[in-house]
Amino acid sequence: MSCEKATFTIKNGPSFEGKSFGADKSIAGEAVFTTSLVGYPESMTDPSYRGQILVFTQPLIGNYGVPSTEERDEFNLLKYVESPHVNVVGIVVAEYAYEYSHWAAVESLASWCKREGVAAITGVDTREIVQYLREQGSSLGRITIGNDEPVEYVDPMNTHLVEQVSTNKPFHISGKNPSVNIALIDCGVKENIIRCLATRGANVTVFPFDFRIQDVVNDFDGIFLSNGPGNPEMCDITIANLKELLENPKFIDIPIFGICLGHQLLALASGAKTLKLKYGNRAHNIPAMDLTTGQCHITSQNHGYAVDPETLPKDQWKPYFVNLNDNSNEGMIHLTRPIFSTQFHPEAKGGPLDTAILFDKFFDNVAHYKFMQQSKRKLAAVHQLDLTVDKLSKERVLF
Ligand SMILES: NC(=O)CC[C@H](N)C(=O)O
Repeated sequence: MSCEKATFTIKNGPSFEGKSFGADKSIAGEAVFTTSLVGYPESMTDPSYRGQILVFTQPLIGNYGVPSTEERDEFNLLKYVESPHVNVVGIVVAEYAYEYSHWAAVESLASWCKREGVAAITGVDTREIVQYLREQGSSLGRITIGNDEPVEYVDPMNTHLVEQVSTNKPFHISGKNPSVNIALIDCGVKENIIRCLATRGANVTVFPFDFRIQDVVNDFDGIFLSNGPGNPEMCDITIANLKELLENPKFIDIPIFGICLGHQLLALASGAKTLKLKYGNRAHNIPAMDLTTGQCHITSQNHGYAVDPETLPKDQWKPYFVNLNDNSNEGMIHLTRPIFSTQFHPEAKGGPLDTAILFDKFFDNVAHYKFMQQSKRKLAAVHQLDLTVDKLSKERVLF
């Protein structure tokens, strides 16, 4: 293991010198921190982290190695990670565990970072780094390996990151004992979101972020809007499609559920605004209160932007959840239609499963919609009967 010098620098801020344990590649990105205690393989492969340098406040990272990034489950979804590749450009840790041990581990975090071209620095005071990031707010950063020339700072939020992580073509995942068909708009979906739908009995058709979903609504029983990286305002095509979908009276009953970026896009399509938080919320223990019940749930989060609840059109939407740490918006629910969305991650990989019930709520909406659609079709069939008196049977018609 090479122990080359590495330097982590915050733009307009201090530099921290440590050792490199990842790829021999200097990088730049947005520096963000997570206070989650576990789940580095899941976080690093979460497409929402695309282009970011992730600082872990958990001091010891790497001690349980890295599981297979290829093994698949019964739905053909990646079993242990949230997408096929690492999405962060670099990681910053206080102490890298050079020894690892776990039944599912197949390699070390260091070898994974090298293989994936991800810069990694250890031996820096992450407490000081996080204090700085909290005070200065969202900051750009870079990791310089050895005596490399430092690379230019880059702000990934100025790029259309969603088009880098969304599927290029639609694909299909068959659910367990499927009873409903869900269309999923992929802005960088995590594997576990698809799994949460498939295990509950949905066949899931995953569409690219710019697919005209409004053209296929009739083939589905519900629509799901995924998480994803970057500034939600970058997704103008998706927002325009959703706006058409929401404004078409033909689709007034279709259930919709959005998570994180999906929530933000739904809000933008409804005429609300999003804002950038000072430094974002990235953790597995963030309290969010359900405003319809007064119950508090502990939630998994990873976001830098939020919906401004003051801008939600009040004749259609109301805030659904609120963050009990910073009062930021955590979701919205439609006043009359089966549509809701959350800023936090009910699929929680990693994180607590408190809000997995929201998938059940979505499925209740979907089942109801499907039933109503079937009843409407039956009624339409009845109305197509020829009721001309001469043509009607003269006695009871039994099956
Ligand atoms: N996890 C997500 O979907 C993140 C949404 C958005 N990119 C944000 O940072 O706010």
